[in-house]
Amino acid sequence: MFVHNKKEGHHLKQYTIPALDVSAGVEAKAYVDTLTKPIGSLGKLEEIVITLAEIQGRKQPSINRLGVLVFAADHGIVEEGISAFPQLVTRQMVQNMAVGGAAINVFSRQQQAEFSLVDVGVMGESFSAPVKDRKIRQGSENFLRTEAMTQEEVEKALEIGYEEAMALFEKGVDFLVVGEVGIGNTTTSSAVVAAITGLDPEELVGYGTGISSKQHLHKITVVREALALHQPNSSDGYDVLRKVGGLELAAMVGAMLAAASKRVPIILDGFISTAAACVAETISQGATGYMLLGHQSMEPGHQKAFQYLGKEPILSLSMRLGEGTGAAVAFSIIQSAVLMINEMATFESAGVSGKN
Ligand SMILES: Cc1cc2ncn([C@H]3O[C@H](COP(=O)(O)O)[C@@H](O)[C@H]3O)c2cc1C
Ligand SMILES: O=C(O)c1cccnc1
Repeated sequence: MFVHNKKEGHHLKQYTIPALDVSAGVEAKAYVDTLTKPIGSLGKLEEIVITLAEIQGRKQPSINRLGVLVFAADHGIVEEGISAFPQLVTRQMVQNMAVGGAAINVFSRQQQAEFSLVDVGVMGESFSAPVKDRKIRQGSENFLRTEAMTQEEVEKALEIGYEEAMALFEKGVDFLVVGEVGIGNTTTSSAVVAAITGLDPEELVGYGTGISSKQHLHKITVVREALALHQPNSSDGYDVLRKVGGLELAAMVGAMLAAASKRVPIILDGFISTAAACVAETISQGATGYMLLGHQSMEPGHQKAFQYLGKEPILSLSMRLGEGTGAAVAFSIIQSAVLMINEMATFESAGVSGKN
């Protein structure tokens, strides 16, 4: 569906999110209470399965296949010295992921996931297969000087994210992790989350890949000055992405909106992923209802961002990598929850006596 966007004078794609199926959640809860265990004794596993029932619209949620969709892009803001690693590492990590050597490859294999790696904006030449070449441009602009990208580029990135997620759904994927790689993207995510939540960058900016405390102070200043320069509109995700976003972040938003529109559960990962979720919610309200939070990252802004979204992490393993790794690891727990509701006996079927 397309609607007229008065400000830009053209048609902006509308991503329609269905309402959660609250009654399926109620049915799931009632059924979980008939299983052979004291009521509530499987704790968060019970909460997870009820949320999945609401998302999928059925009492007994199921999982066919996990998809892990990773977007890669570079960030002009690296010119400001905000990362511990050189920009070239984005490219090198894409090559590493293409041959299966990154952490996300390991966990994707463990989960028998369908893995897809998409270049939407890495510096340099296009990659060959299995990397999908959907390069929009080579890196975003340095947003301390100028807007990160154009409105057209933001829309294109969202559409690519949407299409790449849909391509996975056509292959039987019905559960999604949206990951990323892009040196500098914790700075970009800090700016995006600060723009949307209104929180002070000081509360959000962390050490990313491992910068010094001096660099950390500088990183806070960079984010603060960028926000003062652009004054993004907190309720307009397109405006935020255009001014202080990143190409992979925008593609992640598109993939998340595709999943939510198809009632496919999304497992959020760390700071970058949760920043994308914040943007998705401003574009299509209700999108975050389709998201579970895999883990709590060590990046301080992550906690602020997921609290803003009203989410609670499944795991807390002191991870701070990104790529989708925390989400992929959390998938095991989600599988346990789904097996529980599908395979446990009820008090009645097993002939077990209920509570006195
Ligand atoms: C070898 C390596 C592998 C990674 N995999 C994910 N990231 C993560 O770290 C980067 C963001 O941190 P910052 O904002 O400090 O640059 C992104 O590439 C993110 O995916 C990595 C970083 C490195 C160095
Ligand atoms: O939380 C994350 O996703 C994260 C943290 C540090 C570096 N890259 C990603």
